[in-house]
Amino acid sequence: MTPTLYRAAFMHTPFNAFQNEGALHVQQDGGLLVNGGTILASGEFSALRAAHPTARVTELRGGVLLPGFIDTHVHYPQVRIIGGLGRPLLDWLEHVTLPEEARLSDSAYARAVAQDFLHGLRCNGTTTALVFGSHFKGAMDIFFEEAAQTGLRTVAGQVVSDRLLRPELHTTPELAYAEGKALIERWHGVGRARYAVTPRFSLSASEGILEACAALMTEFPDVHFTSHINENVAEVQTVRELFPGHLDYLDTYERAGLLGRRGVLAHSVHTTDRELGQMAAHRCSAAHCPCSNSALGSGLFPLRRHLNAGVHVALGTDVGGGTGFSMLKEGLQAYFMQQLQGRDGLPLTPAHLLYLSTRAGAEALDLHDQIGDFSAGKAFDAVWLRPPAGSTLAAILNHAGSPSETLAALFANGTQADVAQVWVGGEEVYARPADPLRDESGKQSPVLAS
Ligand SMILES: O=c1[nH]c(=O)c2nc[nH]c2[nH]1
Ligand SMILES: [Zn+2]
Repeated sequence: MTPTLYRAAFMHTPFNAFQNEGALHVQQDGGLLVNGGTILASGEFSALRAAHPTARVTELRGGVLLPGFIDTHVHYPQVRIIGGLGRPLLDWLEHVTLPEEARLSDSAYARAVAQDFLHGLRCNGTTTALVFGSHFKGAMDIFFEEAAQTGLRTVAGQVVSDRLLRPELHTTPELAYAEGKALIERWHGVGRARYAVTPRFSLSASEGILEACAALMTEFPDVHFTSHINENVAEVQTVRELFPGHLDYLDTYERAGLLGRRGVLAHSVHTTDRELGQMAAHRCSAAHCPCSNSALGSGLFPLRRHLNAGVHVALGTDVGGGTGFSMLKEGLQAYFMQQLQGRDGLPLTPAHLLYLSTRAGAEALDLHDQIGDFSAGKAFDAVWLRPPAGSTLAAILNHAGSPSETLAALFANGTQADVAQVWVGGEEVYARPADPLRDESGKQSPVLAS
């Protein structure tokens, strides 16, 4: 197969930006030589062109190419309820979220929601996501089928709970184990899909259901684990009352044997020092979801405390508690929330924001040998940001004085409208329609059609 040489201004963070000042790598006139979906060489365009004169050149100048975004916490059944503002977590779950999640028992509804959800990811440049699934096994089979159609990388699992939600969302430890096993055997490692064992949160889980989750992880040791932790003070207090013999929230997962290198705990806002020490000891990650934490009024994420304790942190949009799929917006909100914490906050640079929204996610998912940056040997998962002519972002980028300024401007101003093209494993998974009032299939915007 003839390799393709992508010519672009590109930036990536092949190292941890919190540990390495030189983590941001920039090529103003860069080249990425790709064959069979894998990056063979990464560097200056002219040098790569000279070394590979027969490669087919794809011109991507006039924008910025970044590694595909990696969202480490996003809920598939919640795409249609984004924007339910004005309620704290438990109230929002009861009145906004759970009624919608119950609708996914209907297969046709679940398929339409899966399509909306996956479209939201890819048109925002997200190429890999750790997806909180549905409570219904049928809706998960549908999700994995639809994800395979789009070509996105997904790590996803059926959500399990057996108390305090609503009866139609409850399962039993036996059924949770049986359905989880069937889903893992059917989907884990098939194409670009992976499985994550997913108890919703300890508030809605008996010890029995956490044990069923642990049994799956013992039987299938390379699957992932994800759940929520320490998001909201009322939630934390309820978990304390429900598990009186446990040390704290983390202990409910820890004693069940659920924590490990492939564990991702969402939120972690009200986490104690003991919990941070144990999260680091188990090498699990925190998914920081700043838009959700702001929208639900959950609190200010203590980033500095996590990093000082040695806990790895990545970013999640937490759709639909969060406000959309854009990892650019999520990075900006993460920056804002550190700014608001004064001396306790950690001032985030553009390199930090790029790292958090790409490579840090790959590390959280233990996939950093395959994705997360543009080093040779990685998959060509990429997002080409090219603001429309006449947009404010185009004006800013035309006058940016340095790559770091360019990156800051992308996080501060970039939106879905700036995403021109997206690839996963060298395959195009999204191209911006020429007419912004029509989607990729030519269908007109429903606001105008009605
Ligand atoms: O932000 C959140 N979204 C949810 O859907 C959820 N469920 C439990 N805890 C949660 N937190
Ligand atoms: Zn969540």
